[in-house]
Amino acid sequence: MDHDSLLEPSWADAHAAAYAAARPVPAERVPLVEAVGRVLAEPAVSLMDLPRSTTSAMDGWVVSGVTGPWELVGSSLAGHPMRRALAPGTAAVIATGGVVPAGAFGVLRRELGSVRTADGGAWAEGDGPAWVHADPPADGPPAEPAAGSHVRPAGLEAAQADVLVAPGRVLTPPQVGLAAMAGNDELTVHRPVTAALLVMGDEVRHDGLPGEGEVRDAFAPQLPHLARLLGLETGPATFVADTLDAAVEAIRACEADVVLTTGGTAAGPADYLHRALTVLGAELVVDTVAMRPGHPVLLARLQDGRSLVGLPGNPLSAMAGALTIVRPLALGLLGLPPVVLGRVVTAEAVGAPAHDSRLVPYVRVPDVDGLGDLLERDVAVGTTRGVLARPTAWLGSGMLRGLAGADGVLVVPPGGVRAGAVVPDLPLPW
Ligand SMILES: Nc1nc2c(c(=O)[nH]1)N[C@H]1C(S)=C(S)[C@@H](COP(=O)(O)OP(=O)(O)OC[C@H]3O[C@@H](n4cnc5c(N)ncnc54)[C@H](O)[C@@H]3O)O[C@H]1N2
Ligand code: MOO
Repeated sequence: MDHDSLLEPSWADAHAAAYAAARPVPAERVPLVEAVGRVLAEPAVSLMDLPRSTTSAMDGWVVSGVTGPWELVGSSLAGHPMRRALAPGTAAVIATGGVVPAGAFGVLRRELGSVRTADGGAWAEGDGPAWVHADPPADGPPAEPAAGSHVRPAGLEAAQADVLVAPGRVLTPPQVGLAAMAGNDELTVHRPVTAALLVMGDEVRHDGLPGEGEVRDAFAPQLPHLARLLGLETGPATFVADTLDAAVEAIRACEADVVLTTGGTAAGPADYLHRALTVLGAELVVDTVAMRPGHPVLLARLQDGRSLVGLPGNPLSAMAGALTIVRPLALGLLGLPPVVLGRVVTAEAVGAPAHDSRLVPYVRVPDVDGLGDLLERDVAVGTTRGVLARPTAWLGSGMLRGLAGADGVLVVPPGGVRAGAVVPDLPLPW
């Protein structure tokens, strides 16, 4: 074992070490349509003033001068801008998105004006000079045009070189749309992070009812999806026989950035993971964590620098290990910020070993007795008023029923907590 490895660190130290162990994967330029859902690696900047030109927000007439009528002298339509300045006392037909010419005072919406002769008579095509009149409402002076009415100045949304999206976040559809509006064709994103899944154990059955001494495999149907929820690209799990050679060969054959194994983490007669890692010359970064369940989880660095997480075989222990180690590792590799723990008020006392944290799935229940109100400034400490966390039943490390119905997971500190305590809340990734 390398002298830098953490042997049985606290839950918080293990969680932080897994994030710190990860260097973001390299970046690549991708077309915008492929950038949604990827992690931005370099700022998305505006390549121009946005909008590029001063444009109209409405259909109507752009006028020069405060009061009309204005002589109609041309038009400025989308794709056919009016290039000359508008002289005082004149107007041009303008469409939404049309360029507002120099000299403009404001835009008069078409429903608030009309085209007539200079003295207000009816005007038809071919009648000679046309004039735009503002039509005042029955009870007062014209509300439009006003200075700059319905005019979107160039650069209103962004100036050239403005940072539109900061790196280190998963790009959303509107962020990519914004990058397009600002003239970008590509963005720089981290390349995808891949994971391989190896399910170890001779006693696991893949379908049907298990026989005596067998269990149904809890991992192959869910781990690929959990990995994807954590941002990792992965295919189906591979089953590996309980022998040292099989474990070594299976790990060696993986090309993914992260290898996730299940089972074989303890020191039992059929537990080969540690020995396989020694054969492979891997370095342990975290070797067991002071938590229950999930105690034997490990994080190793393979010789070529890729990561391996050994999840315990017990189903709830494996999930505790995934939330504690795989999630922060994935966030670090993806170039994303670390997990922020929430805070909840526990409805009941929860025990924990003297030296181990306990990960306890909970359900949200209404705080009918006002237990949370007994706390000073419960809102200020980040809890949700009126909501308590009640530990689920089925907390055994070999069970999944509690987690399956849970709203979150309490990270109960060593020694446990009393009812009404504020406890860190590990949000679920699904
Ligand atoms: N003497 C000790 N024994 C154990 C210790 C210990 O400290 N000293 N730690 C216990 C803890 S805590 C855990 S957690 C488990 C970890 O076991 P392994 O990772 O070595 O896993 P296995 O021994 O292979 O299996 C444990 C358990 O999980 C079931 N299992 C395995 N794979 C699957 C699967 N794909 N689907 C469903 N269930 C699975 C397996 O049948 C066992 O019941 O070690 C304790 N022992
Ligand atoms: O720590 Mo083990 O994961 O309790 O069962």
